[in-house]
Amino acid sequence: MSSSNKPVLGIIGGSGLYQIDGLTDVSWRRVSSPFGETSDEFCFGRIGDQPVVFLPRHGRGHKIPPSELNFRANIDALKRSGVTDILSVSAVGSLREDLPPGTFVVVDQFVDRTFARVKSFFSQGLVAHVSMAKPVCSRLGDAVMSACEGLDIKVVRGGTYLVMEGPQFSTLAESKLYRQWGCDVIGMTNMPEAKLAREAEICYASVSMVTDFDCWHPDHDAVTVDQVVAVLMGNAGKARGLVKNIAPLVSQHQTLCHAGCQTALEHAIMTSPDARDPAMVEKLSAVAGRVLKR
Ligand SMILES: CSC[C@H]1O[C@H](OP(=O)(O)O)[C@H](O)[C@@H]1O
Ligand SMILES: Nc1ncnc2[nH]cnc12
Repeated sequence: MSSSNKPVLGIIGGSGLYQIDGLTDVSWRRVSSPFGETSDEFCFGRIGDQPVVFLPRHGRGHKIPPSELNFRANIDALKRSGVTDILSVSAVGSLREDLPPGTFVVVDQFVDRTFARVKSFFSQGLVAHVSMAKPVCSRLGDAVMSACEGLDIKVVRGGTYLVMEGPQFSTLAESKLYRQWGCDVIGMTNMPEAKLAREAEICYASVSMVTDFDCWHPDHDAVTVDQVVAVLMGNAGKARGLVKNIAPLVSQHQTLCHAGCQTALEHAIMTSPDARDPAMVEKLSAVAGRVLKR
């Protein structure tokens, strides 16, 4: 296996981040995937010398709700576009007093409470099990932390993101329960996105931008979209600064990720070569081509 790597930075922009500044050679193009339609066209460009591919997660104009996102098409098409590293930018509610609105949390764990989403590229005819013990990339996380230096951002490294199905916000009982579980922030989108990025051997880091205190906080009213959007307007500018700073740092990632994200399928495929469904093998040519072609 070659240990060299030509980094391509993928950015999945969440609520409030539907485009990014400072890209040159910009072109919006549709990338087709055997898993169906992506959320929108991808925005291809460069920041300095670094190739960048941007996808607004909910589509421009925010048309697709969390449960209807085609996560598999998005990740497969990013892989087909050569993306090696995904920076996910998300709006979240805070489950902790000391993570007030405006804080950026570089989360490192997830509790996946979603139940109405397809969560794997693999299925009958091609079975695989990847590790999700460490669901985000530490090398990309280091780059996020460095990129925040010099920007006026309160950033916290580490935290557990509870992924709820939505689209309604939590009940008070749920919000209190998630706090008891030790979760730090809550949102609706990072799963199965992070699982699929791992299956596709793409490094994944999530910057979760706190927009509200969810409903558990005695001094704050129930979450409303108005409130979330108001904080997002402030956060989106900071997120753009972060994106601009992280591109040259990702350019330096010329070797395969030492954390193992880019080799996650190495020992993951269970189905013996003679039992594999050829149609599945073809469908997974981008996601798993590295290990299936041998
Ligand atoms: C607009 S508040 C709820 C909405 O925002 C978050 O989305 P994203 O992670 O794409 O920023 C949250 O998960 C909900 O989908
Ligand atoms: N409180 C909250 N719950 C779920 N998703 C969110 N996105 C932003 N705030 C949120």
